[in-house]
Amino acid sequence: MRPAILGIAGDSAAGKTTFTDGLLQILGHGRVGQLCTDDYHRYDRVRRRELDITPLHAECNHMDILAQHLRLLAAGEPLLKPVYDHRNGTFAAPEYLAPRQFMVVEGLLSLTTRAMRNCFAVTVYLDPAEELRRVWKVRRDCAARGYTPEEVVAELKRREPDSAAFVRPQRDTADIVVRFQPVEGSVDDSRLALSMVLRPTISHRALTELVDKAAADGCGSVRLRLGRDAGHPVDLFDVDRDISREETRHLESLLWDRMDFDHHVQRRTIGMFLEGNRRRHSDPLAIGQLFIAYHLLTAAASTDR
Ligand SMILES: Nc1ncnc2c1ncn2[C@@H]1O[C@H](COP(=O)(O)OP(=O)(O)O)[C@@H](O)[C@H]1O
Ligand SMILES: O=C(COP(=O)(O)O)[C@H](O)[C@H](O)COP(=O)(O)O
Repeated sequence: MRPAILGIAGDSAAGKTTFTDGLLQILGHGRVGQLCTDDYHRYDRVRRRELDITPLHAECNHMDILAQHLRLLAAGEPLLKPVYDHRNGTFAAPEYLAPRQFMVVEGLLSLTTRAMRNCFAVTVYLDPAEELRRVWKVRRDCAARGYTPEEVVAELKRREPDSAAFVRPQRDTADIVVRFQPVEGSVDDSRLALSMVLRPTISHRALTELVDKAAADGCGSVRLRLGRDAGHPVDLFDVDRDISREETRHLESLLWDRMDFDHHVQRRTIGMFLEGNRRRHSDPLAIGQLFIAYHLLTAAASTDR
């Protein structure tokens, strides 16, 4: 069986792992496999320091082996995957990875080449406001990866040229760009606006109908409009940061209903993220996760695999 593969790219701490966690909840852990492209780093943490190279640079990653492994997965073949351990910055023993019905491939450079992108049914670029990402990066790297805030801030600065050269260009290639935006001058995670760029590379018809229905039912905080992104026509989907609980529940329930054709989908709690070691909930995150899960399910259902 050939899996339906979702490719997620975005800068460090853009929320790739957090977003993926919710997708796994929706689709069911048992039938989704995961691959993180960090495992394809060419050098460990010490060697990167010695070479003064950042993990964002294509040369710092085995891009050829990653592309080869994506092809294997897309063909339904198993592989032996390298393992990078973020807790200590070294490599562990390789792991056997067999494709499942759905696969989520996420990482800094997962959408880099056309050959890689061709392996995916749906592609997403996570593009949170930069000030938000910086806060998230400091918080996560200090809580989970043994860095001090000063080290993370210095690393962000050191990475900026590679971020511009290797990570951000992927934004223009994704079917969907997901952006979380805080209130100006604040980075309150509980009040983020969600905006999504929906490119015509995949069909958004069912979702546009759904948004129309939500609007007709009185959800004034959700909007869909035609716009342009990087000079091209796109649909722009916006959810206000002040959306009420009631509106959120209604929108979520419309999205869950749309996925009823798949009997394995479970209405679990999604939209969870870690603030340091504390688990918190985000409505815009949950809505984004439901949108993307729906796309992956319909892509899987519409393709002969
Ligand atoms: N949608 C979100 N809402 C609030 N906080 C988030 C969200 N996504 C990520 N975060 C915060 O950012 C941190 C880094 O996110 P993570 O998913 O580990 O990023 P990545 O996998 O892209 O490096 C998380 O630990 C969490 O604190
Ligand atoms: O930028 C990232 C990618 O991970 P993520 O996208 O999850 O931030 C990490 O800094 C590198 O993989 C190196 O890891 P470390 O800094 O642990 O050596």
